[in-house]
Amino acid sequence: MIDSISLVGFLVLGIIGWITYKIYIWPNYISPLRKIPGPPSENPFFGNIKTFMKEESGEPQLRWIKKYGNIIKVHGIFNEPIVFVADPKIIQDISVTRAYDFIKPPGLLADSIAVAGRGLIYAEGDDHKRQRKMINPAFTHSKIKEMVPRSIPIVMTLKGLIEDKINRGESNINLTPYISEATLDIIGLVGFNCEFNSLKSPNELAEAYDSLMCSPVNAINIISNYAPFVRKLPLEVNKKFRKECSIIDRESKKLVEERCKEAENGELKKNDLLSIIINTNRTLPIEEKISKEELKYQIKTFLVAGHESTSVSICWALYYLSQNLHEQDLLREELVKAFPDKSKFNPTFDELNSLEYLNCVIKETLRLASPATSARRTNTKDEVFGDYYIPKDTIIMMAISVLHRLPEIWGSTADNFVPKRWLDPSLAKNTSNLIYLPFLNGPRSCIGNKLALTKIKILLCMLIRNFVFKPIEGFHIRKRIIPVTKPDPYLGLDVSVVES
Ligand code: HEM
Repeated sequence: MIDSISLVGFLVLGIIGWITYKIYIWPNYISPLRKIPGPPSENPFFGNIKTFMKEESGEPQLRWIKKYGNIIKVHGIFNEPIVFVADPKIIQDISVTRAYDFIKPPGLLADSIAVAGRGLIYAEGDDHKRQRKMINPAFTHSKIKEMVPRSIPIVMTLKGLIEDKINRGESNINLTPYISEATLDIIGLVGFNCEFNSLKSPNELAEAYDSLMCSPVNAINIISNYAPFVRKLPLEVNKKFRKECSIIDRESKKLVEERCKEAENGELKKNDLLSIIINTNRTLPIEEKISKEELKYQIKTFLVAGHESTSVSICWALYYLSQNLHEQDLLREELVKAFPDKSKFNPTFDELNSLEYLNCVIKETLRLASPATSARRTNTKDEVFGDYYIPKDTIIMMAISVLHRLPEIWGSTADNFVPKRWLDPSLAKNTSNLIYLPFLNGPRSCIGNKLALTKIKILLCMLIRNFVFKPIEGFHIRKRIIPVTKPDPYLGLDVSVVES
C-alpha cells in the first residue's frame, strides 16, 4: 500500500520532472526549433524576456538578427521558443499569401481580448472575412476626407491649451497626455459621433485607457497570458485592470445602444464609423450581419487601435523633430508656405496630402518608431522557413521594426532620422511594402491606416506651424513597449510659440 506521504512525494517529483522537461529538456534537446540559431536563454523561467524589458524597444531583436541571421529563435516565458522572422519573402507568405494559415496566438491574447473584445482585430478565419467586408465601407477615401473638418475644433482646443501653458510661463511641457487626449477626442467624434471632451475635462474613459496603456508591462501582464487564472487572484493590479476593462465595456455598450436606437427611429447620422457600420449592417442578409455584441467589440477595437498607436506616432514625430531642428525648420517652411496666416488654420484633406515634406517626416517616424515592433502569429500547420522546420503552433513574430532598420536595405543612415530619403526615387525602387510595414500588409493589414495618417497629419501640421519643440536639457526619453512603443517616461519637450 502506498501511504499518503509517498503519494505526495510522487506528485512533487512528477511536477518537478514535468517542469524540468518543459523548460529545459524539450527546448534544448527535443524541439525541432532548437536548430534555429539565436541568443542563449538567460533564465529557465523568463528566457530572454528580461532583455526585452530592460532594453529599448526593438533593439534586442535587431542585434540578434544582425548576429544570427533573418530567422532566429529566442526564449519566452518558461523558455518557450519564439521564432523572429525578418525575411521579406517569408513575411509576405505569412501576412499576404497564406494569411489565414497563420492566426494570432490564442494563448497570448487573454489581456488584449479583455480590453478590446473579439472585434476585427482578434477575429479569425471566416469570422474575420465577414467582419472586414462589412467594416471596409467605413474607411473609404471619401469618408476619411469628411472627417478632416470635423477634427479641426479639437486640434484648435489642443493649440489653445499649449498656448495657455506657455503664457503661464511653463515651457517644459509633458505633451504625452495632451496628444493622447486629442487623439481620443478625434476618434470619439469621427468614430462614434461622441464628444469625449477629454482635453477639456477629466474623462473616465480617457483615464481608463491612460492607465491601461501607460502602465509599464508588469509580471502579471506577461504571466496571465500563459496562466489566465493569475488574473483572478485578489491582487490590487488585477482589481484595477478589471475596473478599467469594465468602464470601457460599459461606455462602448452605451454607445451601441444609443446608435442602434437612433437607427430604429430613423435618426442615425451617417458621418461616423459606427453609424456607417450600423447602416451597412442593416442592408445585409441575416447570415452576414454582425450582432450588437460584435458592434460593441468594434468600438472597443477602434478605441484601442485608433487612439494609442496614432498618439504615440505623433509623439515620436515631435521627438525626432526636436532632436533634428534643421528637419523641423524645413517642415515649418513647408507649412508656413501652405498656411501663411496661422490664425486661419483650416486645412482640407487634399491640402494635407499635398504636403510632401510632412509626408516624408511621418514615413520616417513610422520607420524608426513603428508603434507595432512586431506582429505575432502562430502557424496552424507545420511549415518550413528556409532551412528550418517550424512545427504547428509555434509562436512567430514578424520583425517589423528590424526590417525598418537593416543597413542592407536602408544604407548607412538606417539608424538616423532622415526624412528626405523618401524623396529619393531609388528608395521607391528598393523598398516595397514587404520591407516597410508600419501598417502590416495583406488581408489583416491596418484597416485604419488612412484615418491614422490623416489624424497624424492634421495634428502635426497644427503643432509645427504654431510651436517650436526642443529637447529639455538633461531629460532623457527612451523607447519602451507599454504596450505599444511609447516615449518613456513621457514626451517632455521645451515648447515655444512660432512668432510669425
Ligand atoms: C499610426 C497608427 C497606426 C498603426 C501604426 C497601426 C498599425 C497596425 C498594424 C501593424 C496592424 C496589424 C496587427 C496584426 O495583424 O498583428 C493593425 C491592425 C488594425 N488596425 Fe491599426 N494602426 C494604426 C492606427 C489605426 C487606426 C486609427 C484604426 C481605426 C480606427 C486602426 C484599426 C485597426 C484594426 C481594426 C486592425 C485589425 C485589422 C484586421 O485584422 O483586419 N488602426 N494596425
